[in-house]
Amino acid sequence: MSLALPAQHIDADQTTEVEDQAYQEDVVVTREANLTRSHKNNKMINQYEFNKRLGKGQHGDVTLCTDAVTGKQVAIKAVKRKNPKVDRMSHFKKRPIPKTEHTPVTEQLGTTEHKILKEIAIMKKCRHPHVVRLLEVIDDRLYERIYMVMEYLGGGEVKWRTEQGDPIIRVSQTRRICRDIILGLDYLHHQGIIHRDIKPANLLWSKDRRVVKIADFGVSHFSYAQRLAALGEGAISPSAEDPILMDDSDLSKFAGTPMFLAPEILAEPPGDDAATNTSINLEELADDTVETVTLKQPRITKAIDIWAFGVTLYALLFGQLPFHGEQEFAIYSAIKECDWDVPEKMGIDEIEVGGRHQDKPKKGQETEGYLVVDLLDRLLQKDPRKRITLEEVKRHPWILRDLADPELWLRSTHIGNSSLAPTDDETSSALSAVRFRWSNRITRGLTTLIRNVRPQRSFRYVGRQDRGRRGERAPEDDVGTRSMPYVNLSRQKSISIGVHERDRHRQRSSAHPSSRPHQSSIDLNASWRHSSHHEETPKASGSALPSVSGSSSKPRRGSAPGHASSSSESPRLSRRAAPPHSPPPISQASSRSPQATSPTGSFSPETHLEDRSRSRLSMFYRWVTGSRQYSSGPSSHDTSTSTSPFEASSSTAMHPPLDHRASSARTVLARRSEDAFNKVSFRQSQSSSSSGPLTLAQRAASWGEVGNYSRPSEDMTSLYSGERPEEILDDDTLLVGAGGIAQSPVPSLPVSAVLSTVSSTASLGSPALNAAQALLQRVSEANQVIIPDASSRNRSHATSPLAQVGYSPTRGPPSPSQQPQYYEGYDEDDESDMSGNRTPSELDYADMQPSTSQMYEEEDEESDDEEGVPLEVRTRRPSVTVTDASSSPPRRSDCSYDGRTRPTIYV
Ligand SMILES: Nc1ncnc2c1ncn2[C@@H]1O[C@H](COP(=O)(O)OP(=O)(O)OP(=O)(O)O)[C@@H](O)[C@H]1O
Repeated sequence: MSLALPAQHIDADQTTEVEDQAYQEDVVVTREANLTRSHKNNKMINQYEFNKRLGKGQHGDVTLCTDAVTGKQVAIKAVKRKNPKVDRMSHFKKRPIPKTEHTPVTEQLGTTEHKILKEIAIMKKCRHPHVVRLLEVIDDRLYERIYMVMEYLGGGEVKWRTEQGDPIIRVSQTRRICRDIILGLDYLHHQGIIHRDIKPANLLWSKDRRVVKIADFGVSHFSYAQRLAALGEGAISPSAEDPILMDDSDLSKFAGTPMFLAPEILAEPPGDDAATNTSINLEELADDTVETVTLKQPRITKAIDIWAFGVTLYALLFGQLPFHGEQEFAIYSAIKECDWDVPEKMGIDEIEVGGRHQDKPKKGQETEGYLVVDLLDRLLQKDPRKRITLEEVKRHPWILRDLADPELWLRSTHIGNSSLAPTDDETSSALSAVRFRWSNRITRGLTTLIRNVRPQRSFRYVGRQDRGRRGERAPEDDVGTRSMPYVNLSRQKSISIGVHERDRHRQRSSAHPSSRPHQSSIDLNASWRHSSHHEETPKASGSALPSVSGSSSKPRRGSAPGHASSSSESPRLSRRAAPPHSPPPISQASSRSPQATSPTGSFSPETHLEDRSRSRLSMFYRWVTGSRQYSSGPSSHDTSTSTSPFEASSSTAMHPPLDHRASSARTVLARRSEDAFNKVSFRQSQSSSSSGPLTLAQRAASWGEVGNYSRPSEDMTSLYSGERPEEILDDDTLLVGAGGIAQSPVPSLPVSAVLSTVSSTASLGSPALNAAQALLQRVSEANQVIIPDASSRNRSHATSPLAQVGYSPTRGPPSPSQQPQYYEGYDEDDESDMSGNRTPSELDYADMQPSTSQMYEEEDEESDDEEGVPLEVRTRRPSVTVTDASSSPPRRSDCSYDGRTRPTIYV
């Protein structure tokens, strides 16, 4: 059988400037999702037309889409922000049992939302030709969906065996895939990212099958300790008490795919005491840091990716896996205790291996089989401290075997000596969940209040652009990639470290600039550009991907076709207990030499702190005095092409002009998808009038508020946010648990929420209290003019502020421009037909045109199932309203205020 993949061969020259440019671009965060239909009647989100489903992940589908503006294909992963049922179940499950040994398992890695945000945060950090690129994130807050727009890898997953369990690719092709993985992994590790789920199913071919990229960061982990250690000697030397190391506590969680799990993950988790006292050598994290510290974590490091890479290499070469077992337990004990063996032949070209243990040949006479086994031996070292490092893997003779100029390849792909220019990744975050910009004390008070009420909302994210707008670099705000200190995952005690530890650390940082986290990062762009371009011209290049029957219909991603989940041991292998093995060093494996480089950047913690509090206090002052400095709208200066917003903000924090510039940049960036959508809408329908960013009225329409919409107060938003452009409602301003009350016009402002805010901040000092009381006064005045009509009361059950806004419950099919969100079910679970052919029931639904209240009622009923997570019920959208005393009794999560008595929050 002559199966051969097209050779993966790229010339250095083939890396075009366009591609380089693509990797320089920022990930765009778009906060509007306009749902329409294309002229082919396919579903569209903004400018992206959905074509066909590529696959289904744990949290949602991945769909092939076309960018109607550029015509490019992208892959969009649509996920729900929250999945209370899954989250609730995860509390009860000690360890989710996977369906097959290829199904990833996770253990208490946080809520669905946390996992998604973490995946996004990690992907946002990655710009590398061997890592799948995240292009845009569309945050649809109305339906609590997140759309991750990624580059499309048209070649699909790397297949590794036929139905019969034979290898499917040639050895030389395996080597090229390995080189790509090594470079991608090397980059990730230098970024502080441990992938944790390396396996063939997470390696995607480009459409031309020249490049393999690492995908799926669903269980990946970001480690500050690793990142700092990777920066070299000039970087920070983490101390034992440094809270940044707390991040690595997440590593102790059980995550990955069973057959690819490293032995150290499978070791018995230490008890609390043991975990606390576990002493690890940071040499495990980076080779040039040797400080021994005490950490709350088991010995799990980036070495787990190297192990998984070893299993992947084995799979690609032999079409089978090195460790087997009838059951999960047997697999795990094999991984921990058994040695592996090798078949006689490897690759589809059936190259002789020569056995598991071979005599060492003379130098220069090593066979391919000998070198492969030697490399596998080092990769599959059960002791992570003895396991080969990536730098050594890169220099292994089997990896370099067919390169025309190995030294050139090594030099051009070395990332240790890259400059340490700060990147936006250092301080980027995924999406905003809670945004509040009053003084620290008020924020803390509210955070505590909200945390008690709803743990999920305590996840605090501050967008990069917003930070840029404030002119700040806020290291401590980068909680997007942190796992424990700031995120209440499962109501654990450890969350209490969130505020106090952080503040303490901030003070320490001020006192000791050397211990500042987040200051620098590696600009790796230069080093990887030629990463895979120095290969020799391959030998016979295959023509097409072999068609392997059954390979496309596996039950679960990663599952081997035709391979039973509890596969028995291969007849070609014998198994014996693993001998204590300490292989001699390979002569060619040269020393690693990461260059010590000092972090750069002009960020000053003192300035930062001072400016931060000043901005918050001055915000109150501006509001009280009626100053509108922040409302002057974005400047026309276009910084959207800046690769790093901090270029504008790092040097002169909080300088007003830069504030505006950053604000402008954010506006432009955040609206790119909308603008594109509007362009498409214009093209598709000349009647479409939208040609720019959504106005407040348009936004209201998207919420169902059609007609009689007024724009009564921008000041209120200004009060919350401290700044907002003129034209665009800043939807990032205040989402304190109640789902965005600042987005509502004044008449629907939740008085009781404000009152409760006042009462909760009463102890925080007079400026805050005065401002809050002034707000209350203003809101009370505004609400006096509101006379809710009976129909709206009846309709709303007083749960939706939208009920107070006059709108026509139109019957009959609406135009997409009127109410795009109603136009279809908008539920990924229902999106069985991505081409847009709606089922009769969907048509019925669209034709029925439920009112906003009805829609909410339906969703409320849905929410009522979720009693175990009470705060899921109301807080995901504006759910507070003003009712009169005679209206129906308040429901569980309503806020009501009768104008006389004290406000009460029902939760
Ligand atoms: N950028 C992409 N280009 C092409 N196909 C993709 C892309 N990203 C994912 N896919 C495909 O979509 C399918 C689902 O991807 P996803 O990452 O969600 O799967 P998963 O690993 O099972 O997810 P999860 O780990 O969240 O459960 C996979 O089969 C994958 O091959």
